Amino acid sequence: MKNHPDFPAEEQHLAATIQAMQQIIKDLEHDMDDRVHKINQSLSKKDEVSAYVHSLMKSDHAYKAADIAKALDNPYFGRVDFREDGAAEFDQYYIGRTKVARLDIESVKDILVFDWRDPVSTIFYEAQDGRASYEVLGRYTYTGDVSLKRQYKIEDGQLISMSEDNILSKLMSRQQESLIADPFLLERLLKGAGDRLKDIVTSIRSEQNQIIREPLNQVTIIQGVAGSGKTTIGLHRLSYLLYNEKLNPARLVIVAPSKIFLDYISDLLPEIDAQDVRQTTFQDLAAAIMQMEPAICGPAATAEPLATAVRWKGTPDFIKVMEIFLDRQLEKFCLKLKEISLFDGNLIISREQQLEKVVEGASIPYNERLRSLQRYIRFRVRNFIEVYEARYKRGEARADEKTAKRYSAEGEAFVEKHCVKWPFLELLDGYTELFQDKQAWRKAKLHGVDMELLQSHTLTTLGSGCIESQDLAPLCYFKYLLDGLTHVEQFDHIAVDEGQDLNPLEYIVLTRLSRNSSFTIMGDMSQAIHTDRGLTSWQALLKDVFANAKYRYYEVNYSYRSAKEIVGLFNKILPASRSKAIPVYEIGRQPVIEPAPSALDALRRTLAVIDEFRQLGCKSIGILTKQEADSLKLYQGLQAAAPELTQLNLITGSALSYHGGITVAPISLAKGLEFDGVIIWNASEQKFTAAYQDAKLLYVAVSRAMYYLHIFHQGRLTPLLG
Ligand SMILES: Nc1ncnc2c1ncn2[C@@H]1O[C@H](COP(=O)(O)OP(=O)(O)OP(=O)(O)O)[C@@H](O)[C@H]1O
Repeated sequence: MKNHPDFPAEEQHLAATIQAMQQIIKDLEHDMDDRVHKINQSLSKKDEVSAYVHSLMKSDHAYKAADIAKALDNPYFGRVDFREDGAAEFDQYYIGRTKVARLDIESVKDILVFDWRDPVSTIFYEAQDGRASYEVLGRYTYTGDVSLKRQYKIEDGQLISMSEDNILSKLMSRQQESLIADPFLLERLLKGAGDRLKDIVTSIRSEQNQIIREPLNQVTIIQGVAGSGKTTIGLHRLSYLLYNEKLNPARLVIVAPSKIFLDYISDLLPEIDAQDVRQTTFQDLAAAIMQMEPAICGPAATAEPLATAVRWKGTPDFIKVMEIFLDRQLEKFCLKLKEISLFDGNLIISREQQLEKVVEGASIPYNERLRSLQRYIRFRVRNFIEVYEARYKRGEARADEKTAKRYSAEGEAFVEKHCVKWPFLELLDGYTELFQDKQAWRKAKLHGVDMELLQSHTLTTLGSGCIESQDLAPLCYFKYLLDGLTHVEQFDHIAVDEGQDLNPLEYIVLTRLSRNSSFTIMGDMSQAIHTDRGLTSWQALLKDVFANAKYRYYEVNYSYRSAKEIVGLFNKILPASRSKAIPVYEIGRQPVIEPAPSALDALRRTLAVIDEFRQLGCKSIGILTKQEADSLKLYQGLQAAAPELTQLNLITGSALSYHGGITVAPISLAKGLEFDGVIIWNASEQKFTAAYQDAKLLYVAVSRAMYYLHIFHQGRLTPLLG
């Protein structure tokens, strides 16, 4: 919109801002030189505190100058005009990726650009009906009128275009806001899927902004349809928390489903200043807790009733069994405790004194209780010897050197031998014993699980030297009960992506690593495609794990990823009871469903569709199969049939990074990713029955596509698409 009457004024404002920024950089550089001088002066006066303060200021200013220099090409992307209630005039707030402020801030006018995470920026994202408010430090609320919201496209320091929401006049005409009418959002959505997830700082929607700015110390759950921006919002929320709560990034962690997914989000993190946040999978976290690299067994049991029994290991009921088992161990140990009499009966440690040490304290880990008694006994023995030696050295009549030596030898021999047979438990041995303790399982009075089957199955797998993935959370919790978790870090905030795929016990383990039940959990129950793990519902999670925590639950239904034509198709796949996605843009081309008489034919046609997609401008293409074995076969087939095909990649379970280009992948491993165009290799009725489990898988596959979708079926088409 170059012919806007304000365009020249905005051009002038931009030029003036850039000039002011250059001046601020100069001022900062000048101040840094000055600080070097002051550091030297302070050091020469041996005033190390002042030297330290100056050096902190110097490095802070160096960062600031670098940030502002980086923003010179594109200092801001939005403006909002706000008048606080009671104030006479509207103030203009320019919003950018980095705050730009003069060195001495005397009034709000000295802040040339506000950071998108600043409290006031919320007005830019949320102003829709002429009124807005923002909160500072969760205590002060400022409310007022908004007259204007403008968005700018700036490149190389030049204003290219601007678009505007004249809110008051819009209100008057009672025009409904249409998402598609936002040209900046549309432009952003039509950019296509790159190799990695992108930031959305310039186009955060109002409902997303609210989630991003939720308070720190609560459980925030984001349930959203495919492509609704859950991952993106969750990561922007981390950036917001880091900036506003001044958290140490090492104390924030993202728990994601796979290494490939972590790689996929890796470009977004530096864009939003969250590059130092810890990123991990539950398996890696478990390895750190268990202090070992567990060997995970092959594919999970799928046949009933074993599958149900194995899945049960992820329920909180298992904790009951562990606690009963350890109580029984402790009870047996206590029953065997005897009075200790040493040094000719001169030192007595009574049974009661020992018992007290074992049972005191409510949440002391099992091994620590034994260690505490061990330390107590050793202390009493060594203390007796020391006191006796001191007495004989002082020349007391009833103490002599010979006896002191005898006592010392007796004491050391006792200390060495006494605890050798104590039942300290190592993690894996203890876990095995737990499954052998039939009485503990009986005492737990469990329902709905075939205990004997579970015990014999687990003892067999443990005996063969591997651990089922369902054993990881119980082992972590068992470690917590045995030794505590002081050897692993505690986090100020934990973000879980694909949260529907973690089971309740995995969440309970995470709560033991959280300082204050501060979580952001993103997920979609309609994408719960793993039969062997995961949640049954968000309600169950809240009841079983976060019953005492403060929480906020959000549902997001706009799908920003896929064009209307694709959203229309994936909405049909799920049962009517599931939330439907609402599209925000259309592309003007329907998905194609095409029969392929044979695999060879499908391969030939796939190559033609790849070609077509490329001509349509697709940079990333996903070719998705139901099973991993099909992906491998297809990948080899494509390589053989078209050796000239560039950028062809296969994703397997062990993949560490995502390369973009043409990706062949099983649907389960493509979850979370997106592609400009998607080819579904075989959506036959044989592969995808009408069962809910298959519907979820197909829903995931279809919703990976942004613009173009081509579905082949060898044999009759799945009823899910019929
Ligand atoms: N406000 C927005 N402006 C522009 N793009 C957006 C916005 N919100 C989300 N998107 C885009 O929508 C796409 C989907 O986002 P994301 O992958 O975070 O969704 P998701 O809900 O985690 O998806 P899924 O569960 O299907 O994996 C991304 O390309 C993201 O950049």
